Amino acid sequence: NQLNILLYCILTCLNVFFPNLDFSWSTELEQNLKDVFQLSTFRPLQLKAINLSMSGKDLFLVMPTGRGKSLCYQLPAVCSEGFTLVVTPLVSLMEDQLMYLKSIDVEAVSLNASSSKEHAKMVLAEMTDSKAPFKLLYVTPEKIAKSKLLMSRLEKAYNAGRLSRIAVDEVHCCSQWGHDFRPDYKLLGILKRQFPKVPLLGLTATATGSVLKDCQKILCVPEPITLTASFNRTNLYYEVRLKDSNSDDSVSDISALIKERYKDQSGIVYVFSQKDAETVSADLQGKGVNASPYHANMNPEDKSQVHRKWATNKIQVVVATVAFGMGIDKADVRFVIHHTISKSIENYYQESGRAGRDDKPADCIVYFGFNDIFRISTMVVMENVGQQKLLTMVDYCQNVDRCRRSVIAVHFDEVWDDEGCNEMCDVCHYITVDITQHAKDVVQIVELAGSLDEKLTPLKVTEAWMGKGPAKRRKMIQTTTLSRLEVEAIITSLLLQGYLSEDFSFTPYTTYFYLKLGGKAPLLKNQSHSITMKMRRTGLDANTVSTTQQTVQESFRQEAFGCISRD
Ligand SMILES: Nc1ncnc2c1ncn2[C@H]1C[C@H](O)[C@@H](COP(=O)(O)OP(=O)(O)OP(=O)(O)O)O1
Repeated sequence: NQLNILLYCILTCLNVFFPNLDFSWSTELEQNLKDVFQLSTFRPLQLKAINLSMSGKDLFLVMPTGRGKSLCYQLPAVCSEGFTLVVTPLVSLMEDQLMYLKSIDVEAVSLNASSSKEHAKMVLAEMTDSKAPFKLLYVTPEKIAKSKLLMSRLEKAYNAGRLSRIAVDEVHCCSQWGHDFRPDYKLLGILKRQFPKVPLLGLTATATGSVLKDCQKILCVPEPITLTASFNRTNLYYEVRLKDSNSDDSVSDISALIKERYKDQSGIVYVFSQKDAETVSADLQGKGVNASPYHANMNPEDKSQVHRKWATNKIQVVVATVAFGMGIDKADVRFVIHHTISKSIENYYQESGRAGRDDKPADCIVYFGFNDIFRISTMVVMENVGQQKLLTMVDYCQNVDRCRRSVIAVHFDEVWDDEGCNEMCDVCHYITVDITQHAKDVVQIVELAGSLDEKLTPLKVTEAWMGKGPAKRRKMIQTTTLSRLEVEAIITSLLLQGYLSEDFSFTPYTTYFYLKLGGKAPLLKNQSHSITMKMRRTGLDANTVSTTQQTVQESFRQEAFGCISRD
């Protein structure tokens, strides 16, 4: 008997690592892939994940958005006895999946807060009925947490051998360290504790190693296998454009891009707030772009109408907050433009990743503005590690010395070298500038304010340095002739490098962001200490860098700095 088990394990391992070898279920899988799902081949890692799950292993599958995670539990569900329990965070996601499964004749049902009593009764009864036709049961985590009746039915189904698999979609929602923590996910450990023999499949597009470790603990999965597909979306071109807070012409820039570079092509413009969704959309419409707003505060019919019209190319561009997210599955999105930076790299990767799902080239452009940093900063002030994550996004935008892909890769514990980028990002050539004297000037302004018992917002520091403060104060500091954009870039760099740091202050109505001296500020007293910063490249071709940027960058290069070296 032990020999049999050993042989079984060896064969399983062989088959897992050589997914072409035949399992007892392989023929049926292939058949259903073609006949039911109408797909001809598996995408990378799909077959491996399915074989592991079919052999009863617990598995975390980390795969970029749109690469086909759902097939990894839908196909096994069709090829197994009983049903698969799928935990999904949003009812809209659930409905999309049910619609899709219905269209390919796979029986699936759902239970959520809006299910009618009759429907719930029927589903609960069918769970233990061996003749029940459904292969997938979709539930929200709230249902698991709150419905004792559901748990008792699941237990009966488990004892009758009808609960074949558990899939936890968006599994990163379990962890507070993930970007989308949902309290009810914390209670899902009950599933593995009550049904230890049922294989669990956790799916996510965004979890880092530490988030997955946390999910493993929360879900009580003893030793899951983790499969991670590469996150390098080689068809996506990454670019950062500067937003001038003095005269923000980003909307004109965006409308020019849409009308010229992306003429008749589908895309998304992400904005910071519901108000921005309305105003940016109206501005774009005013400039002749076929755009519509989308945000959480719209009524459900309007939202689904915008979504439907966009999906069928009746609207070219959706100007949306992040509420336009989960469940967006349009293959031919050619551009995702961020009018304002995302609150973390993980969020940015996910949002921009809605471009190019059909594997054809698509652009991901973010507009980076100095003031936006502080708008978002006060928004995420209550979040664990919110500031830290925001600064990684700022670093991505401010960064000009590493390929954008390599900056993203770090966040997914991957290494993508410049070759993996294949010049599909705007950072290729750069210049290094010495900002030591500038840093001393800025630090002196902040120091002076401190000695006068004053606090300075980033705006006040900017203006003081540019000589716009009170006349008396101007005499006490070294002002600059640099442009506002240059001044903002240097202050941001000093914040990122630790010469300045953030100092929050709360009032009953709002949260203020002030600048104070950072841990590295004292180093500037040392004569031999120098600081450099890299500067974004000047336009290699007129198509990739806007006119405003070229002018600013030229002046930045020629006038601002005595010491310029080219790498
Ligand atoms: N093997 C395949 N061959 C061709 N298309 C496939 C294959 N597998 C899946 N797809 C298609 C089906 C969908 O239209 C699209 C995205 O699949 P889906 O399962 O929704 O992605 P996902 O779950 O990884 O994305 P998200 O993270 O956005 O939910 O890919």
